[in-house]
Amino acid sequence: MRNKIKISASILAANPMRFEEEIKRIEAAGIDLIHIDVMDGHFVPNITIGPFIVAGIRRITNIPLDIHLMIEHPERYVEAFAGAAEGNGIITFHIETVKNPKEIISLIKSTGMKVGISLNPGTPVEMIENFLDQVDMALVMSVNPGFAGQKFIPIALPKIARLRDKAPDKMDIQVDGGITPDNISQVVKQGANVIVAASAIFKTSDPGNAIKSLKQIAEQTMEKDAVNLVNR
Ligand SMILES: O=C(CO)[C@@H](O)[C@H](O)COP(=O)(O)O
Repeated sequence: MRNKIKISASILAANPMRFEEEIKRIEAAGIDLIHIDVMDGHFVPNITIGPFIVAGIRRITNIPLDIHLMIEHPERYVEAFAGAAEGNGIITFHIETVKNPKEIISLIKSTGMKVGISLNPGTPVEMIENFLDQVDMALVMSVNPGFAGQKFIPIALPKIARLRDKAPDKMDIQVDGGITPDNISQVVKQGANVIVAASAIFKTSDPGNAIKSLKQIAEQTMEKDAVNLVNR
């Protein structure tokens, strides 16, 4: 039995002057997670959100925060982000940014947050395989991180499939970058169950409806897959 589908709305494509309104709107639509892209201008060519804004977001919602650290030296900021999220959510670090993954995994766990491990499109899955039994989620990037609105890179598909094969059943597999109603079925078929979307939610005229239809397509795909497996 696979983990259920969760949609994680990336506020990178939301209107930053209206975070409260945007967040209330996706909350009303039943969003599962709020994805927060933290970028430092070093690991990725963009600078975004720090703990101060995350604390502000936490004041307006109780939805779990899905904090994606695209920063060098992520261990230096774990406690600040966990505190800002009030321990409710998950912190994901990039394997490319740490020398000792076990250390940061324990550090994140000690804050009460769940732990995610991520890899860029150019990084092989083998780099994270030894840590899968220690984390709650693996995040496969399907764009080179830095910006919303990029095109999905299909190299993510075999990586998701390999992770689904190697990972413990209860581990979530997240995919992030270029997800649309047209390709969400492909990533779910390969084994992803936590789907990040920014443009496909916030760049539409009705973000609430966009969330519901992404979730519906993903859930129907997962159900069909389960039926196919039984009938095989
Ligand atoms: O981490 C990132 C980009 O680096 C993502 O979370 C983007 O925010 C996804 O944006 P879309 O591709 O869905 O527009």
